[in-house]
Amino acid sequence: MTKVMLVINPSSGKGSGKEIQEDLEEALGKSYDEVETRMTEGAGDAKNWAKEAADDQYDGVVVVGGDGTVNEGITGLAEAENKIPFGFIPLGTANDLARALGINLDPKIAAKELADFTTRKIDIAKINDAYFCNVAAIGAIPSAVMETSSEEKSKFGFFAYVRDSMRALFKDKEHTYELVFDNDELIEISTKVIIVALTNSVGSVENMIQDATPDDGLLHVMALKEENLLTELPNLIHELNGGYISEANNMVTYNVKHVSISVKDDDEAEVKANIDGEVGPALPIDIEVLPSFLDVMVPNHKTE
Ligand SMILES: Nc1ncnc2c1ncn2[C@@H]1O[C@H](COP(=O)(O)OP(=O)(O)OP(=O)(O)O)[C@@H](O)[C@H]1O
Repeated sequence: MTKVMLVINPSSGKGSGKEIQEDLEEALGKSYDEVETRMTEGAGDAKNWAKEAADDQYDGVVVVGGDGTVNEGITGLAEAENKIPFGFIPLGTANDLARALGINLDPKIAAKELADFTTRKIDIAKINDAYFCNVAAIGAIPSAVMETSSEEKSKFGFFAYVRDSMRALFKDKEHTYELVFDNDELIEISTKVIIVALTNSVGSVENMIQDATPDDGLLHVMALKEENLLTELPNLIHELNGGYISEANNMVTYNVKHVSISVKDDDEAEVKANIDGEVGPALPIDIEVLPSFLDVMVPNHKTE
């Protein structure tokens, strides 16, 4: 007798989770004898239930929601004693993990595709006492994105992020940060944004980081050097259109297993990391990759 827990956030993605409930229950019914569906009521439910599913030896947990809900599901599994397969249907704004894994961005199609799946190991990362599966971002731009309200995200989608990021880029002051890589190499950098990513796709830009794959066992650390942002902007836009952002002239990139980051120029500054699009821990932060930690359900057959 196998059973899977299906956790739906009814508030994510303009409430589209409920619309795919039946299709998803039917699809999961092909692999599991029992599908137990739960609707979240607020913050923490997805995390607690994913942990409960693992601890109570369910045979899988599938989460339906935006990046925040997916992060909660993964966090619950990371905190559990047992390991069980994790599936998700993306209803968010950026959906970077889905992009990196080739999970369909149309929730209806993604739900149907889960009728026949295999599991694939992916890396996640631990940041202080929290976890992320896609990206930790530090600086004025991520702060602006954190402040983008849910209503605006629903209304304007990705453009709300772009608008707020642009505002931050030109308005806010940068900090000098100290980064220590793999407890060995140390750099200082003055910047408005540092990104620590696990996959190629960040902020729904799929060509953000060259060669980053979900199971390469590496953290991809990127920072924007800002000697002259206005003259460098065309270069960045060029990379957005064709190449990889990580290869742009004004980007420094490092591939490491561990990084600690602190604010160097202002002891009083409260700089918070944004993890998978939600507010995360304040600096100083310590990030380590947990290689191949999670078994993720990916469809065997993809609809074009
Ligand atoms: N029943 C509910 N009603 C309202 N809010 C809920 C409910 N269940 C969970 N939540 C909240 O939803 C938040 C997570 O939303 P999530 O990020 O998944 O969706 P989103 O905002 O649509 O997506 P994204 O952040 O990717 O744009 C959590 O902070 C949690 O507090």
